[in-house]
Amino acid sequence: MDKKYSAGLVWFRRDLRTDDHAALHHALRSCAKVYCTFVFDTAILEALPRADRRVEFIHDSLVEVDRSLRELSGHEAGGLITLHGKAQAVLPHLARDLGVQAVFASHDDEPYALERDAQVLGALANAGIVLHLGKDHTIFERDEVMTQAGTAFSVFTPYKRAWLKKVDDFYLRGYPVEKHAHALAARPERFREAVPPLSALGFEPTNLKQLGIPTGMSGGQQLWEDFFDRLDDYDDTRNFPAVKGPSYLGIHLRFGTVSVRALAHAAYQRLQHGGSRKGAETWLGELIWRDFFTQILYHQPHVVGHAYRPEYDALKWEHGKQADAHFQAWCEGRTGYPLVDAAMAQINQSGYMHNRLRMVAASFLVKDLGIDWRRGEAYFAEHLNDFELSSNNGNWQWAASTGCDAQPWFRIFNPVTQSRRFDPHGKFIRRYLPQLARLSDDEIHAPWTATPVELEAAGLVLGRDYPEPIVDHETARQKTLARYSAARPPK
Ligand SMILES: Cc1cc2nc3c(=O)[nH]c(=O)nc-3n(C[C@H](O)[C@H](O)[C@H](O)COP(=O)(O)OP(=O)(O)OC[C@H]3O[C@@H](n4cnc5c(N)ncnc54)[C@H](O)[C@@H]3O)c2cc1C
Repeated sequence: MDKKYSAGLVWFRRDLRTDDHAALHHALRSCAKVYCTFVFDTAILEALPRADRRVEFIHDSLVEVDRSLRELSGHEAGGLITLHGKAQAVLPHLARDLGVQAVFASHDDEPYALERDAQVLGALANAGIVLHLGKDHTIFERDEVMTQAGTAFSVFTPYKRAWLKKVDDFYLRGYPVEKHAHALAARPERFREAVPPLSALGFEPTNLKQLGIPTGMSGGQQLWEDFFDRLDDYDDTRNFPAVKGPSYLGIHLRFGTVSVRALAHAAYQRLQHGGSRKGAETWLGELIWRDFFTQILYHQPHVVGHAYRPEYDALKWEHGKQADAHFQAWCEGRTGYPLVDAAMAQINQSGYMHNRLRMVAASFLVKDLGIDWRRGEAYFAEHLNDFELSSNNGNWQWAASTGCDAQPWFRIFNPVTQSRRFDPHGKFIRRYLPQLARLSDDEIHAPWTATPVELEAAGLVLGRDYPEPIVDHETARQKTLARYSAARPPK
């Protein structure tokens, strides 16, 4: 069969796998020879701390992609060309150097990526090379699920309904690679170097391996198989941080070491034909939330740095020394509210935070401490292994009641009630705050309510071993209600 191009280049970005890969599939089908590359983009890397689990995760996942490409191509010279530099400069240079006519990559709708891709497209066009970009990261994106009036959805439930109405095997089917892999080309001699070690990129190893976070396609597969057995229970278990309820696939979805189509397909099948449907239904709903926030970011890019609902940009947040001290206490897990502090210990130690705790911690920062949601959003962006701009922003704005379809502003989580409800025996708290371990299941949620005798029996001195609460919840609640009332536009 005659192919459209004699040579093409696949640019891997957030799709670090070699199966069910839309860009790779299309390139292999339309090019006689296909090269593959990944750019360690200095514009992104320079802003990161020198020990960053995400960089190590990407690095280790690329080693697997490289090995897999060599196996698929059937020769050692097949494999990944790894570049280190500014993508706008090094990618077009490589494409020219290899003499390809087309570059293939997956959509990335984050503002930096859109700008970068526009520049790359221009540089490639100057050299007569085509850039093909397509969907891979979500089931639906951009304008694929719209209201009947042709506008973007801003409320989740009707979006979900429309999503479920539209989805079918066509949207969930995979993009096979293996059967077209003979088109994978040998890298020219000068590009046959292995994926460089982390140190060559200016990074240090992290505790990723000690944490047991499995990387790459094999790691994604391992977590998925483990979770699939628990899928039916997801709806019952997902809210309890001490229970192994969720999938822990966030980082794999973020970097595309799993195919979201394959996961959604399996959950959808289970939903239609499986035993207990509720688990699959709820979990598929989470993947729909992910699509929802992705299309919000695409249609409403002002959400980066601004409230989705502009009237809430008028909220008067706490500033000054005390607010800074409160923010620091939140970051370091020293608020005196055990569930919040245990949650912050979890993110600080592992880069993961359970979804229920993300909601509690975010609500506490915004509605108990009166601190601008953007400060919390930035902290999560730096620390979450699965940080995704669209989901992080969407969920922070949900918690802050500034977003689309957000938690109503007058609904304010009580951190103690949340603790009693979702960590009833204090199991999660004890894991991260061992100094509270000897408090009873009742006192552990609010140590300041324990009597002196109870505190002594638990070997605990408040203010020495564990802080007193930095704010009183009820007082903070009243202040928050006033803050939001003042920012609301007059009726
Ligand atoms: C304040 C706050 C910040 C958040 N920041 C992020 C973020 O940066 N990146 C991120 O992927 N998720 C974020 N979430 C959503 C959610 O907490 C995580 O996706 C989830 O905890 C990841 O764990 P898991 O993979 O075990 O999830 P599971 O419960 O197994 O869910 C499966 C997948 O569905 C998606 N998902 C689940 N819940 C949501 C949600 N509410 N919104 C969007 N997608 C969802 C994720 O891709 C997740 O991996 C945030 C939530 C809150 C409240």
